[in-house]
Amino acid sequence: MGYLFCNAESAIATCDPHYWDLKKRSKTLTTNRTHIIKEFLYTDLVTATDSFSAESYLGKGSHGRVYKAKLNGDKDNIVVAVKTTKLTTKSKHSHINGNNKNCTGCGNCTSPAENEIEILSQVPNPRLVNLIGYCTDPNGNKLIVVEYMPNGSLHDLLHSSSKPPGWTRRFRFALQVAKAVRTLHGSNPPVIHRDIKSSNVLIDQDFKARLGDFGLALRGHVEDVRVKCTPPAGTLGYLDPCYLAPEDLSAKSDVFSFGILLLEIISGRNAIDVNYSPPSVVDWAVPLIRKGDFVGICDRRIGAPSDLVMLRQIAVIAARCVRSTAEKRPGMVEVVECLKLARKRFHSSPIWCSWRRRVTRVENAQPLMRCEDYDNDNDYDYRNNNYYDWDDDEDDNKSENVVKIVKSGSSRRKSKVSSVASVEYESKPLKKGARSKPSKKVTRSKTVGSSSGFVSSCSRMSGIQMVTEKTGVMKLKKSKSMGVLQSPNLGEDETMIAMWKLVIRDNKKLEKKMLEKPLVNKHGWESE
Ligand SMILES: Nc1ncnc2c1ncn2[C@@H]1O[C@H](COP(=O)(O)OP(=O)(O)OP(=O)(O)O)[C@@H](O)[C@H]1O
Repeated sequence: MGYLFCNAESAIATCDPHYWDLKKRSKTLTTNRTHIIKEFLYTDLVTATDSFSAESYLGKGSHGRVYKAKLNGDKDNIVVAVKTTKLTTKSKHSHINGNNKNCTGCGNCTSPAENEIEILSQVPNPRLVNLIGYCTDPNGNKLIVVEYMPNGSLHDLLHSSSKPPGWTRRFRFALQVAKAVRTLHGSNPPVIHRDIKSSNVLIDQDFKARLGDFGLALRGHVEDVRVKCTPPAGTLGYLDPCYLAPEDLSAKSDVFSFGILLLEIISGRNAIDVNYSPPSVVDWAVPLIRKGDFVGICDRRIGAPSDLVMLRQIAVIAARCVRSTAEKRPGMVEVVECLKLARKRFHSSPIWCSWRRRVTRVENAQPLMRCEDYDNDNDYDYRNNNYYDWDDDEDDNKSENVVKIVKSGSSRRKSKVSSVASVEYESKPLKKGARSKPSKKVTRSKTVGSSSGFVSSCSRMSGIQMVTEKTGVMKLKKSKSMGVLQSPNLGEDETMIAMWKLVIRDNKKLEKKMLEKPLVNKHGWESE
């Protein structure tokens, strides 16, 4: 097999310019394209993985084990992931007219490792887990060297993490994966991944989601021999039910798998989970979505997001992706647009804007509150001390960028603030001109974590209530001039919380109006 496409160097350079240094140490393959992938010496990879030691072991997939490796660059150690694979017997099969010479490399003639090398070398992209190089071990097995993703897989984050990600981060991951798939489908010839699932979405050092594992991917047009001859493959639970024979394959199969991933992101449920009835996430979620019960499909560990309209938009696009008729599913361009629209809504929602204004104002102040108690929306970037934006890619530079919260504070962990809260927190004194007293405990409504519950609890009140340790329940008045809640007995931080509650209440009317819009006709549910 010839690795004709050697395209990885720009990707490598994007990720780490030090990869250039490796050129001197390894055999380099170049083509008329601009990128280079490297053929490493096996001994180099043995050294880099400490002889494939247990300490370097990252995980195991269906094709082999994955190890963390430190390659010696000229300036620094470069951390990569090395995927080991077993030599698979290539079946000698005949194609049309029994002429195997015509084979341009179908799935049966190419091992998953070779396939991954071949495809990844042609479509380097910052949204993908890019190829750095490869190697052949003494037994003829291929080893693939790819970018190291230090924050594990989306599957682990969703299903094994003690603190599951919050809505902002979930939706951001969804948009990033959607863009990755859109890029693949939009390349020429298109690439169909065929194995989109949460364990193949890895999280990079900037907490961005990247699509990896191209062992099953196919590059070519549907009429190409390779695509036509490769038998269906994928992962149970994510596999398109329309994809029963090679000729059934289309980009819409990836759309189906992406829809499952989206439902998984929203619900925190595995694609197939026998603890539920029905076990399939589609059979469980789609009827609820059709009924308009969007809150019912939300991950119970984090409750519904504050913005139900945004939730509805994302749930509906997920349901459209998993429609049983492939032609009725949207393309990935449309999926990305829908998710972007939801993001815009999120950024322009009164809740987010008022919170952001507030955040900007206190940027240089000490943390207002002990946030780990206050918040269950894990969207805070602890390393950089700021909030994650949904996606700060170049093509989205109109969107709001990272919002700084605080620069100082006893710990970054403690400066985490977010929009969903359901538990008790403790306020902290402000640095300058602060009116709040230290360590005043404020108990928030238990219903705040779920928007629907919170809104309804607000609507039952004639005013806004706050419970404080000293004063008990306190009624607040809305200031006509400022449009915020003020009370002479309250500190600035308490006023902020109350103001925030009021904004949510004001937003209720808009949400209600939007949710009343029927799904039928608009999305064509009845026609399926
Ligand atoms: N580039 C990487 N950086 C860091 N960890 C990785 C990387 N690639 C894979 N891993 C880890 O190694 C494990 C195995 O990954 P692999 O892609 O081989 O299998 P999988 O996707 O879990 O399953 P399957 O092979 O069935 O698709 C995963 O748990 C993943 O977290």
